Amino acid sequence: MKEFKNFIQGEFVATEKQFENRSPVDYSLIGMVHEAGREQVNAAVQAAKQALQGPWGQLTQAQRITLLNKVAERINERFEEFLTAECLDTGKPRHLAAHIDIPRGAANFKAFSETLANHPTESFRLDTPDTLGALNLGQRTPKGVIAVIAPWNLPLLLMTWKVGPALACGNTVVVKPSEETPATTTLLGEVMNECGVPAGVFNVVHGFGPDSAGAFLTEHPQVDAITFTGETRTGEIIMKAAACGLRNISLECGGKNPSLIFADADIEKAVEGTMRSAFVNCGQVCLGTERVYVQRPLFEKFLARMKEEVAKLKLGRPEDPQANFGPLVSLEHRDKVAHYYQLAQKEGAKVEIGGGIPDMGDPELNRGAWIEPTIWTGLPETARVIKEEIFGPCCHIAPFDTEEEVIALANATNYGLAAAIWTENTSRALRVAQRIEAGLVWVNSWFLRDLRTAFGGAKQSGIGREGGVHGLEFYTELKNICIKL
Ligand SMILES: NC(=O)c1ccc[n+]([C@@H]2O[C@H](COP(=O)([O-])OP(=O)(O)OC[C@H]3O[C@@H](n4cnc5c(N)ncnc54)[C@H](O)[C@@H]3O)[C@@H](O)[C@H]2O)c1
Ligand SMILES: O=C/C=C/C=C(\O)C(=O)O
Repeated sequence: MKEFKNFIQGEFVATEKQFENRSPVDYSLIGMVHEAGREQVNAAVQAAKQALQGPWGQLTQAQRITLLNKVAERINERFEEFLTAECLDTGKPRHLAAHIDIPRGAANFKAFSETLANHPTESFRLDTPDTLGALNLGQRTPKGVIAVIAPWNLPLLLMTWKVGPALACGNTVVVKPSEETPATTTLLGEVMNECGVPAGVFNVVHGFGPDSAGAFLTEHPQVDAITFTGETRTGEIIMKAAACGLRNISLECGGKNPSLIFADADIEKAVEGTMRSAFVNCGQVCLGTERVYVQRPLFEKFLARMKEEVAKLKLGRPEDPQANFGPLVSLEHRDKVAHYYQLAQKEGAKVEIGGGIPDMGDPELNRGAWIEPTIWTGLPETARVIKEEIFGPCCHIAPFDTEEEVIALANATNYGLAAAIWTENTSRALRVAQRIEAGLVWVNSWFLRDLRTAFGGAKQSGIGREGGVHGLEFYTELKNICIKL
């Protein structure tokens, strides 16, 4: 049986208190996770604080970048182990994790190093009455100890998306992975040691949120800033914790993302993109589409094509090469999603396909967190299923008539993470994109990522932007040095 220990000051640390890590595929026991208490969280923060003053703080930027590139290479060398660990924890298809999660886990250590190394700081010359003037020089310094709180849906990808730029900027980190997915973050501890990243630079504490490692870490007064990905309600709690001591936060939270499909869209491209945005990773992607609006002339045809494609999805174990659809992350999350499936029917939805818990035809698999991919129609816009983030493999498809109408529908949400627009008319695409209240808008694509671009949400989907040079605002302190000449 596997054991997932905390990683503090370069060493794996066991604790008395442990919890089970179970597979969402068949509920089998994967291993035991050592839960960090206040003592271990404190030790991890102290280790991170000391490392700032120690060898890590003494390295040149070029030396740090060399080390981070080594980390990326080592993830690729141990690709199979990362892949197996990620699929055991999440149940996602191996080919999906091999295509997205693990390569991005490595890329996140490379992309930011290069961007940050090549980014200039500002300089202004100021006129003074004596005419000699003054020079202002911007200078960036690391912020200090960064707490990284990560979710379970893309565990390695979303954790390294924070750790990569944090370390590239010279900070040290304490990571709290989701209690559901401890494996790849723990494995990264081994990689850090193998690559010679100094002890204390990367630390991992395991546990839950309230009254556990998550709260102990975010409330710790010596944490200088907190970067969080997860639910909006958790983001609110973390924001309150950060208020004490006026610590900076970066929040990437939930979404209820719309897809806007115009009658002039290339229907096959729109179907392919919407299938991915609604159902990939069993619908557990923050950028995923749960509200689909289709212009009336295309509505019936689009719905019929989507149903055909959903019927072809094949549920199965991660290692089944035919399967392209895994379980939800846990039985607890399955209960939440199944509750929304029941609510949809109570609220008057027509279930076009799916709508329940499947019989997997195998007693072992039937113990797992399986759910059917589902399409609804016919709900009023006021329905909770239309308003609340479900985070499952489901979407509601509704017709619309005019551009004005669909913009209003798309924006009628408290969230503002992402949207997808499908049309062959570029000026319409640009016109609509500008009026969508979201941090990210894709046109004729979805989740097409360029790591140099700003990433983040509007409204209740988050605070701040990360990615490319935008991460600098959060991961560094910008100091102005004014020199009188
Ligand atoms: N905007 C984005 O980029 C993005 C990306 C991925 C996921 N998400 C969102 O994440 C959610 C799914 O992930 P989840 O269920 O793991 O989210 P979650 O908020 O339940 O948990 C996220 C992390 O926060 C920790 N946590 C929970 N309560 C805490 C507390 N009181 N103090 C400190 N830490 C605490 C958890 O243990 C976990 O590590 C969805 O809402 C999804 O939209 C957003
Ligand atoms: O589930 C949410 C996906 C987020 C993706 C990223 O943060 C990224 O691609 O960098």
